[in-house]
Amino acid sequence: MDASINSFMAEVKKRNSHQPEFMQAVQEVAESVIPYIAKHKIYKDQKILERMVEPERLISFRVVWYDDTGKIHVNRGYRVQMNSAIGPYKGGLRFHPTVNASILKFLAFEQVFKNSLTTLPMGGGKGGSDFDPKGKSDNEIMRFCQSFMTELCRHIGPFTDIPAGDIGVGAREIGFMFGTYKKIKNEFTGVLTGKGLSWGGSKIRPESTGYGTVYFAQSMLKTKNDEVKGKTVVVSGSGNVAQFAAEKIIDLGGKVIALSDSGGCIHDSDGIDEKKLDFIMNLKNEERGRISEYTKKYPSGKYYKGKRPWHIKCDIAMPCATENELDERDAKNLLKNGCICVSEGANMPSTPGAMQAFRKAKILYAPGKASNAGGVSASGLEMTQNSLRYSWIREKVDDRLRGIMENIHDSCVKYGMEEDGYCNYVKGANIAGFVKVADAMLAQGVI
Ligand SMILES: NC(=O)C1=CN([C@@H]2O[C@H](COP(=O)(O)OP(=O)(O)OC[C@H]3O[C@@H](n4cnc5c(N)ncnc54)[C@H](OP(=O)(O)O)[C@@H]3O)[C@@H](O)[C@H]2O)C=CC1
Ligand SMILES: O=C(O)CCC(=O)C(=O)O
Repeated sequence: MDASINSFMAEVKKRNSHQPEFMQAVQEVAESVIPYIAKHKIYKDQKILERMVEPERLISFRVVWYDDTGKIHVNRGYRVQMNSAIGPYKGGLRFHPTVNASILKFLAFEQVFKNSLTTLPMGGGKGGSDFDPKGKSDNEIMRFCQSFMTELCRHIGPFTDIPAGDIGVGAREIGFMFGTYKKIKNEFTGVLTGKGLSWGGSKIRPESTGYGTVYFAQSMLKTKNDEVKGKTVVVSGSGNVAQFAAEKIIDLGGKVIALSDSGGCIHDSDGIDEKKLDFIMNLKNEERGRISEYTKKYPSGKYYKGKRPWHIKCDIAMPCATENELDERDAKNLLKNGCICVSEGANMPSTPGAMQAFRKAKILYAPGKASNAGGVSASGLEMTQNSLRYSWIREKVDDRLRGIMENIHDSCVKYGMEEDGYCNYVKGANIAGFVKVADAMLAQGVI
């Protein structure tokens, strides 16, 4: 590896060696961006990348709440305000027991590049808590969200930092947090995105990450004169992103044959059609049940306890659950089974070994920061509508989303096309995302 990448990473490691996910995200960007910086000396002289890996601010706070039996619980809340060069901090909140500073710094760092790729004026941030929403009552969730926002509200605002959802944070949690913010600040502003449609939300925001990931796959396939129609697709996860990725695939004539959750995966070789997907959406969003329950309702489905779905033969793979959920062995399995396209709905779902295997095989492979940018793009459109005090129709938001995803695809091609005609979407996304933020940082001086 390039000596300048090694020496850069050695410096990053001195401060962050105990944060493996953050180091992994930085390493991937450094490998793409440092060779580019070598040809554009101003970025090197002004230490732009060195500045970008240090959060502008990292807030950590205590969150105390009562459960339904009256017992007191203490959790830790965070907001990582990574980079505000091109706009206010923007990025989701994650409630999951694995949340820590490393996970949130990696997510916030990715968000900076992703938000830049959207072409909308949004900086990058991420936050959340090690709170586990699983098995909690609605009242417990509400009390937790109220306590979390009681502190977070001091650090955010519609012109400062605008959080949204992520793992464990959906419409219900956004509602409880918005209510608390409004009460404390006595103002009705677009301080969160992913709001309900009757109180400032945007049409298509719930669908946008999943739909966008499929739109990105469509753009990649188009470069090979190919399409989603008729393709067999394996999707991991069964939450917000996975559900709407599956919905769009079905809509475009693809066949979704697998979904998963943290307990295991289901394989239905007959295909998960609209009706079966409705069952899954109700199971996950209303009943808050487990994906294993699918097989009781649909015996055509097989459940693989504790397994990820990457052993299942498919044309297209869409990892839509979590980071590092697809390793080198999984990637080799997918390749061996003829997979031609991987479009990531999750953030950093493929390990470095898996990414390398995809690139080596020269299949169509899109990193999450490009292919899942539809979610934050629709959030940006929600902010625009809030500023206008107006609400666009579904078709208009969907058209904009589609246009943004096509643009992101083209930016990746611009910076990622290699001499042999292979498009390295990872390199393309990293450089395209970097340039816009770097130029804004140069213009704003050494601060
Ligand atoms: N929501 C959004 O708009 C955006 C989300 N993303 C990314 O997409 C991914 C999914 O987010 P989202 O759908 O919103 O979250 P949800 O909470 O709605 O769903 C998450 C899904 O992933 C599964 N999952 C979570 N952790 C693990 C794990 N350790 N191993 C296996 N499965 C796991 C969950 O299973 P279980 O229910 O068992 O926990 C669930 O099926 C994340 O990487 C997120 O950062 C990216 C861009 C925007
Ligand atoms: O909509 C947003 O602001 C953030 C979405 C998000 O968290 C992500 O893109 O990973």
